[in-house]
Amino acid sequence: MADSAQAQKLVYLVTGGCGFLGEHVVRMLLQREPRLGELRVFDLHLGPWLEELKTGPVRVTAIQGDVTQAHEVAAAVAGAHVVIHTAGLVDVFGRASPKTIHEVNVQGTRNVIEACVQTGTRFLVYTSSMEVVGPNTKGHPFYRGNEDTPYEAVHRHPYPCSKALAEWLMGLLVCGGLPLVTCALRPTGIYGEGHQIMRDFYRQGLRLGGRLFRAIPASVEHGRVYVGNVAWMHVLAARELERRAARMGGQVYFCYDGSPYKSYEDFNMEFLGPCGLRLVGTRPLVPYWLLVFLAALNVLLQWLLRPLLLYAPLLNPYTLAMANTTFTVSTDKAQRHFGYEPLFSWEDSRTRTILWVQATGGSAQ
Ligand SMILES: NC(=O)C1=CN([C@@H]2O[C@H](COP(=O)(O)OP(=O)(O)OC[C@H]3O[C@@H](n4cnc5c(N)ncnc54)[C@H](O)[C@@H]3O)[C@@H](O)[C@H]2O)C=CC1
Ligand SMILES: CC(C)[C@@H](O)CC[C@@H](C)[C@H]1CC[C@H]2[C@@H]3[C@H](O)CC4=CC(=O)CC[C@]4(C)[C@H]3CC[C@]12C
Repeated sequence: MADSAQAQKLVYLVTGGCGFLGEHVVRMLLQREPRLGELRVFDLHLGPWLEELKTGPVRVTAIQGDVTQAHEVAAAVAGAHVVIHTAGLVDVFGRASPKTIHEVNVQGTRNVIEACVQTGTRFLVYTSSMEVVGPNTKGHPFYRGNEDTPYEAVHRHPYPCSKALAEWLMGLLVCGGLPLVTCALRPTGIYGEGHQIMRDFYRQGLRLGGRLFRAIPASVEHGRVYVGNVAWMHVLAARELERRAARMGGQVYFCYDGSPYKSYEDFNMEFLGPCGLRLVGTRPLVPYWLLVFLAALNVLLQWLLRPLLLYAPLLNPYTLAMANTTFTVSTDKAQRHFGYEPLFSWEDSRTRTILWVQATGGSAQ
């Protein structure tokens, strides 16, 4: 790629560009990538908001497509200088089958990689996940760890397995010496405008008279990261991947910012509290064994009801284990390798998220 913004306008492709993270990546590229000539937004479900982006100086091309269909991916990738691959099936609630999760997250990623190699795209940033590392099936805590911290990454759930396999595929390319330069970014739990789980908690609290009931000990820390900073890290990594290929190629980077370490529920209350909700209990209100029983009951109900309706509550054995296991990262690898600094402070991230939650008013969209 040319090294000056005036010399050459670049074609970027964002897969999953209409998702929670993808939309922020799309908007961040339009705001902060001066070399952008064309932005292709590839997604199974295109958002109506894309239309408003087509009036700007950058050509925005909306492409409705499926990453599991190699020919659709190849057509979208052809001629792109950079691909940011965020598309994925983010399901830990039993909504999709393990087969479908694998098809989208693994085969879909393979299709993107192969399309890049076949069409000569040189730079690919992959949205991986903290889940590639953990928490593992043994519930081992990962406390303020970094990309080099030893940890037994053992998974059984289809989602973390698929993300780990997809990330492994990315690393294969660099070992093979193919012309494609890749890196993988591992966000911890992302929050911010558009986070549907946050909206679900808000709606649940409104239904319960403005109260949420503590289920997880406050001592269990969960790392969270603001969506705007995750988007910024993607944009910066994509920009620096050419200039710093030797250093960044094949590397993995946790996504991090100044968001505080708290339990999942206490962190959510940073936003839901100012929106009028109260977290009842300084310690879990029900014994852990009862939560385990209720989680297992939810799995049974999901199976029994599947012929009639999709029953996919937040509480299941996997989400309970996740919520109950400390997983926080403390690293500066992205700063050292490509100069990443969070774009949004914790205060700004918190304010933006609160305003978004308030604006949803707990409604469905
Ligand atoms: N939400 C989170 O806390 C975290 C998410 N991630 C990763 O970030 C990426 C984006 O996640 P979110 O924005 O949260 O999810 P999301 O579900 O909001 O966005 C995913 C997007 O991919 C699209 N998509 C799904 N299947 C597709 C297919 N077959 N073909 C084309 N597009 C398809 C969806 O339509 C959606 O727009 C995923 O790869 C996920 O694994 C990683 C760490 C944390
Ligand atoms: C019902 C209660 C036990 C409640 O506290 C459950 C919370 C639960 C829904 C979340 C706890 C941890 C979350 C996951 C974590 O942030 C890591 C993730 C990484 C991803 O790549 C995708 C999302 C997620 C799996 C995230 C999903 C929601 C939780 C399991």
